[in-house]
Order: sequence, then C-alpha cells, then structure tokens
Amino acid sequence: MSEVCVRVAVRIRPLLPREVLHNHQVCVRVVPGSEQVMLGSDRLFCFDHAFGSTVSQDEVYESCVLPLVESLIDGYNATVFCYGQTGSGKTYTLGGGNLAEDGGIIDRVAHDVFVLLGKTTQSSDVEKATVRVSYIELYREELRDLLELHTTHKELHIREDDRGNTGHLKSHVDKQDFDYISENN
Ligand SMILES: Nc1ncnc2c1ncn2[C@@H]1O[C@H](COP(=O)(O)OP(=O)(O)OP(=O)(O)O)[C@@H](O)[C@H]1O
Repeated sequence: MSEVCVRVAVRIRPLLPREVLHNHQVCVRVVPGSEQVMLGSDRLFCFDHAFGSTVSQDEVYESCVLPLVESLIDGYNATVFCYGQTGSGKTYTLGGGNLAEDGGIIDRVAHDVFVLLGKTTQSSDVEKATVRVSYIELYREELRDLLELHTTHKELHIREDDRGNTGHLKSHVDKQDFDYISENN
C-alpha cells in the first residue's frame, strides 16, 4: 500500500428503478482504464480510485479497505469515511444491500478482522487479542447508540479530553472511563 495517508475513492451508483422510470440520464462516467471520472462531456476529475456503476461491493472492499484492515492488525490506525449527498450510496457501500453478496464494508471488515487476528495469533507470540466495537449514529446533532437502541439520545455525548482526543460517552460514565474510550477511538 502506498505511503499516502489519505486516499480518495469515488463510486458511481447505478440509476435506481424509479430514476429509469422517470427517464433520468447518467451524467457521470468513469473514463475506462483510468481513475478519472467525466462529469457531463468535458469535465474530468482524478481520484485514487474511480468505481463505475457495475463495480461490486467486493471490488470496492478489496481495493480500498482490505489493505487498511491488514495494517490495522499490524498496529496502525485506520478510518474509512463515506461522504456524499443523500441517496448517493453511502449506506449501501458501508452497510450493504439486501442480498448476501451485497454485504458492505462493515460486514467484510468484521469478518476479516477475526480471520486475520486468528492467523496472527497462530503465527506469532500474540496469544490474545481484544476487539471492541461501537456503532454510533450522529443525526441532527443527536447521538444514538445503534447497538443499544433503548439508550435515549440525551444519555450520549461527544467530549474532547485535555489532549484533544474526542470520544463518546454516556452521561454517567466517569472521567477515567472517558479517557479509556477516547484513547481507543
Ligand atoms: N452501488 C449500488 N448498487 C446498487 N444500488 C445502489 C448502489 N448504491 C446505492 N444503491 C441504492 O441507492 C439507494 C440510495 O442509496 P443509500 O441509501 O446507500 O444512500 P445514502 O447516501 O446512504 O443516502 P442518505 O444520506 O439519504 O442516507 C438505495 O436504494 C441503495 O440500495
């Protein structure tokens, strides 16, 4: 994997059935054999990866995310961040579609983290590894714990500690716990 810290991939989703029904037209295409997209007929934009509408979830994961999971197991930090206007495909790319083969980045990372940790513990001195997960939605300034849906919005907060680390915590969590949560985020 290259030494560049931030890499940007663009993914074009296919037209939705209702868009086809309403005769919407495709306005952005990947230039074949390149990592560029053409907007309209003459505006070119370059990315580290450019995925067209027929590219599978697997291809997106293997080229953009798997190398990060591998470096995570080697002790590096990694972030995957999806950005785009509403309906552009962020949830599909991260969380997956309806079919098993449409599994998104989250499903694949969850699977591969354990596969890779299993291999590491077999082949090295590392005997034990701990995996912690949090799944938080921030929507209209309110946080929601998606693994604990009964938690009310008001109980969760994002805080910054005196070293500038951010983390989330429940109102009743004390400072010691917050230090722990923020260090691990
Ligand atoms: N690559 C893709 N292949 C097939 N369908 C897709 C693809 N990307 C997105 N879609 C479909 O497009 C629709 C909108 O996608 P999605 O809900 O992921 O958008 P979003 O960016 O998360 O929107 P919002 O910000 O409003 O939550 C969904 O019906 C989704 O199944």
